[in-house]
Amino acid sequence: MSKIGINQLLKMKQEGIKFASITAYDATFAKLFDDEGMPVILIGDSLGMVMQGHSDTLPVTIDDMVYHTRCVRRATSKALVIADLPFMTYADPSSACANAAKLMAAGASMVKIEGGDWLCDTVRQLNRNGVPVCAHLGLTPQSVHVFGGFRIQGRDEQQADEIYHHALALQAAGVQLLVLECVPAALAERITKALRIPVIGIGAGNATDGQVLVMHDAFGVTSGYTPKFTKNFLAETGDVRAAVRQYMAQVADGSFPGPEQTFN
Ligand SMILES: Nc1nc(=O)c2c([nH]1)NC[C@@H]1CN(c3ccc(C(=O)N[C@@H](CCC(=O)O)C(=O)O)cc3)CN21
Ligand SMILES: CC(C)C(=O)C(=O)O
Ligand SMILES: [Mg+2]
Repeated sequence: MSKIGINQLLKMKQEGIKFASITAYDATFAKLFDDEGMPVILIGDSLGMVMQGHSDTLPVTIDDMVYHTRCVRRATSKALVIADLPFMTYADPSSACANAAKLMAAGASMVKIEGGDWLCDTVRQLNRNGVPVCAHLGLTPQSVHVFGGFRIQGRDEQQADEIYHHALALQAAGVQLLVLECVPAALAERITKALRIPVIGIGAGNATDGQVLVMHDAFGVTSGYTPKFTKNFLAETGDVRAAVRQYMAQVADGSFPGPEQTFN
C-alpha cells in the first residue's frame, strides 16, 4: 500500500468506508500500527498523561511534541501522520505558524488544533504556508479548566448548535479533517452528515467517518480512571497485532463503538 493522504480519507467518507486511527508516541508501536495498515497515526498531546504522568495535557511543550513526532515519523511509511499543537502554542496565527513549522519539519503531514471559529484566521494562515489542519471540537482537553473537568460537551441544544456551527466555519476556513470528542452520538452524526471533510470521533458514537483511540486505552493498560468510550481490544485477542486488527475490523463493520461506549 502506498502513502495515505487526505484524498484517500475523503474517498472513504464518500464511499461510506469507516476507518480507524490510533495515537502513537514511539517508533516501535508506530511501525506495528503502520505495518497492520492503520491509515492515520496521531501523535497526541495525550502523551502528557500516558507518557509523562501528568493529570492533563497542559504541561506538554512543543519540544516534547517534536521529539515524539520524530520517533513516530521514522517508523511510519504509509499512515497519515498528524501531530497535536500543544496548549497555548497557537494562540495567534504567527505563533501557530512558527510552532507548526517545527512539527512539520519533525515529520508531521498535518497538525491538529483544539477550538472553534476563532481559529479560522489561524487555519487560513497555516494553509497558505503549506500546513494542512485537523480541527478538534467537543471535549477539547486543553480547555479542561474552562469546562471544570473532562465532561461531555454538546448535551443541551444550544451548545450542540454552537459546536455544529463551529464545525461548518472551520471547514469553510480550510480545515481538512475534524476530530469530535465526547459529544452525544446524535450530534456527531448530524455534523458528519453536514460536512464534506472526514470526521473522526472519540466518544462520539459510531456514525462518524472514522474513530480514534489513545493506544494505551485500546490495549487496556491505562491505569486509574479509564473513559467510558474506550475498549480493551487486547483482552479479546491476547496479542497486540491481533488487537490492532480487531480494532480496525470493528470500526470498519460499525460494531465499535457499541452502545456501551457511546454517550447519548
Ligand atoms: N488515556 C487517555 N485516553 C484519552 O482518551 C485521553 C487521554 N488519555 N488524555 C487526553 C484526553 C483526555 N480525555 C478524556 C479524559 C477523561 C474523560 C472522562 O472522564 N470522561 C467521562 C465523561 C464524564 C461525563 O459524563 O461528562 C467518562 O465517563 O468517560 C474523557 C476524555 C481524552 N484524552
Ligand atoms: C485523543 C486524541 C484525539 C488526542 O487529541 C490526543 O491523543 O491527544
Ligand atoms: Mg490531543
